[in-house]
Amino acid sequence: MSGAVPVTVVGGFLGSGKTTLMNRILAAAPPRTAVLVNDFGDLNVDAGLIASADDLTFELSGGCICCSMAEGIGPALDRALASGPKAILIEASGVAEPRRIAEFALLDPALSLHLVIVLAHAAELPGLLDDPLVGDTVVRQFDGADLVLLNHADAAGEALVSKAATALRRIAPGRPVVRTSHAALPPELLALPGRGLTVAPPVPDGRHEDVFSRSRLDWEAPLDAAELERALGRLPRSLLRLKGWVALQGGAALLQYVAGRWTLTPGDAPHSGTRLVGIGTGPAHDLATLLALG
Ligand SMILES: Nc1nc2c(ncn2[C@@H]2O[C@H](COP(=O)(O)OP(=O)(O)OP(=O)(O)O)[C@@H](O)[C@H]2O)c(=O)[nH]1
Repeated sequence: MSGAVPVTVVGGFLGSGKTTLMNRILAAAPPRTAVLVNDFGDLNVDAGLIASADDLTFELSGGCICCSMAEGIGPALDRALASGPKAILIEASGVAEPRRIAEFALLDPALSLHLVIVLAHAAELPGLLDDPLVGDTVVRQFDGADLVLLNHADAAGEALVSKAATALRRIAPGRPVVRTSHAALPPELLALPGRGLTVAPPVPDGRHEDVFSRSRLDWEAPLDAAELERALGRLPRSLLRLKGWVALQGGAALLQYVAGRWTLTPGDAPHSGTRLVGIGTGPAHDLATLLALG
């Protein structure tokens, strides 16, 4: 439909590089690009890290828009549309199936689906696919992809990158796969035509909340950096992602923890104290205990 607002969906498992890619796309996006950010955690860390020039960022936290939020993707898209955007860019949560989000753009005549981009973490993908708890979710995340980024290629090593590329040929057959570091996508690929996704029958399985749990830490006293790093090195594999701002004795730092690797980057936190969200499998994690606080 002419005048329909083009929608781009960015998906991929926890920590694969979606927010990093969102910022790259936004840097070259037309004015009045609305941004919709779904964070599975209770605290929307990503929305604060997205550099949107216009004040058109819509946050959806504390669940997955593709299956379990009371205010799901439909109402959120309506709110974004009401702001009169030229384009809409959606960051799916790290457990969402991007196809289910993209289908809303197919069904709403005010929207036109432009592209579904799904990222894979080159070092993590093979292990995730073998994981009985999360493997199915990860496979389905590639179902609607027009374009796949094999990201974190810098940190993975050639053997793992090749292994992940082989797996992607199986789970995302026929899709262009681009190896990237820090989601540095050649901009011309954003003009790729989509594959003409059609609406699929509903998937009969449960909600992502049945598999993934979220946890949160609010802690006021400053943390000791060395003790924090020691605790991060001992976190269980079931804690897949941990992110947010930590108050260290020397100042604030942004913690980005993905499957056993982390960075702590000093910066200006938007709040005082430590505010972290964790996402994992099984019961919610007690972050204060895991981080040896108290
Ligand atoms: N070494 C390396 N780090 C990366 C790359 N891409 C992203 N990162 C870092 O990995 C961490 C997670 O990246 P994000 O862009 O936040 O990942 P995400 O998919 O949005 O994470 P969730 O929304 O929590 O699922 C951040 O510290 C990024 O700076 C990459 O290609 N190489």
